[in-house]
Amino acid sequence: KEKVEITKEQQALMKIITDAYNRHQIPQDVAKKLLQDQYSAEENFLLLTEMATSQVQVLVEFTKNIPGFLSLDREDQIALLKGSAVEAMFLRSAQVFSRKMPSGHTEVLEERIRKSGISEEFITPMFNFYKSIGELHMVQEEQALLTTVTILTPDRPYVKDQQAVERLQETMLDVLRKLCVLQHPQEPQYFARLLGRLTELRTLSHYHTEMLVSWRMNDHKFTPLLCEIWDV
Ligand SMILES: O=C(NC1CCCCC1)[C@H](C1CCCCC1)n1c(-c2ccc(-c3ccccc3)s2)nc2ccccc21
Repeated sequence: KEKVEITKEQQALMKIITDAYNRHQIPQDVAKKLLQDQYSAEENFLLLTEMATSQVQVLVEFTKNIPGFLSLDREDQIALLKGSAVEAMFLRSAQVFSRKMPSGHTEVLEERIRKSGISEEFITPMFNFYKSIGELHMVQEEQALLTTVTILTPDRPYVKDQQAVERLQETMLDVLRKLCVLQHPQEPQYFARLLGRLTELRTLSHYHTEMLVSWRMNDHKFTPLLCEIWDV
């Protein structure tokens, strides 16, 4: 049984990424807002666009702290951000949803999201994903590294130097793999399960345009940044 050990460099890398991930969170807590009041479909849609716009901005700031990201070709940096923004949003939403809350709060939050205006057909796959993320009980380092691995996906549209992105992603995957073994020694398959969630995440994110245009209201308004990111 080989001894898994995180090197000093990997420890430093993990600290940089986790600190940046915790630093770059959107200010107001959307879960608290949703728990406070019941909003109309229009108000919820506006809340989503506000949350999403500020989340893209903090995602850009977060990526600047990923060692090696700023050394990538500038157009590839943009392609990686554009290609991962929706997945990062659903991943963050899943983590917000799975946070430990006082008893009964998660049920209220789920109800508010079910009634927010999202079309019925997307609710089940979305909550299946949220619950599968919740079951993993990720530590914050795993959450930060999983988001980093998602951003550093080499086969996003328009990425020119895929090898450079692959090298960076492999560096992060190696740290994440060791962390999973050390954090979940009783579950050797944990790392594989974690990566399996990225497949579910990509599938869920494929529906994001339909989710938005089918929001139960007329005249969906988007910010210019979201028109860029959401293909609407
Ligand atoms: O605010 C939100 N998410 C923030 C995004 C940025 C990062 C922090 C979280 C929304 C709210 C849902 C209810 C109505 C208001 C908006 N939200 C969702 C989403 C459902 C559908 C979503 C989507 C994304 C892109 C495209 C098409 C659809 S996100 N799941 C949540 C789980 C827990 C707490 C909030 C959650």
